[in-house]
Amino acid sequence: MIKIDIQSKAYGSLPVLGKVGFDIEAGDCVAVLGPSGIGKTTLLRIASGLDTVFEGQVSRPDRLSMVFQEPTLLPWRTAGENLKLIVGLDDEEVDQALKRVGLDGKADHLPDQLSLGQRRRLALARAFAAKPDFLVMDEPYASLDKALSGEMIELTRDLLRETQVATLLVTHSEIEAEALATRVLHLQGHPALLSNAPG
Ligand SMILES: Nc1ncnc2c1ncn2[C@@H]1O[C@H](COP(=O)(O)OP(=O)(O)OP(=O)(O)O)[C@@H](O)[C@H]1O
Repeated sequence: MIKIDIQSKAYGSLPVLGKVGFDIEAGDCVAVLGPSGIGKTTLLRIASGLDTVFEGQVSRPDRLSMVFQEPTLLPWRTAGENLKLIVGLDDEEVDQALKRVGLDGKADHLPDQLSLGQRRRLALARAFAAKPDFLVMDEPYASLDKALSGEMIELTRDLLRETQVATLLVTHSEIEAEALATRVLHLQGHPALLSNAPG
């Protein structure tokens, strides 16, 4: 369904990725692990079409949702409007989507009136409400404490199981990768290549 076939990627004279290729099918969650600066975000930007300057080919469906480390919400719009305006849900669908992520009754709250954990739940609700065929997550729970990241991982795992959306997750966290991924890939070296062994 999603085919990533990168031959090489450089920023100017800095080679970042070598030959990196893998497929993601519906129901798969592929986690890419690797140290800081190895090229994880670069790979994710290429996979999602944000970066088209590379050697190789990527095929992906049009319906794509992204979840970033910082929840990207419209701060001047309520939780409900963040779902309505961006994804086009009606009132009833908004209520259901908020309930699914534990935000019942919060439709009229502005993002500022939500806790960080609640904002992340809203960002997650929005990503899934778009009914994507491809979900891309970049360090989605990096700055959260252990309890909150545990809760978010559990919620994400349930949503992935329910929707079976093909997912690419880029993370530093082995715990996140183990909990969510059906397959874990490691990037290593300069330029980076995939290896299936940790390190
Ligand atoms: N727009 C850019 N222009 C030039 N160099 C860049 C650009 N973006 C990233 N790089 C370089 O490419 C390399 C890989 O960066 P990338 O952000 O993909 O790493 P990462 O594995 O996601 O790191 P982190 O885990 O710290 O977010 C780094 O050396 C970085 O400095």
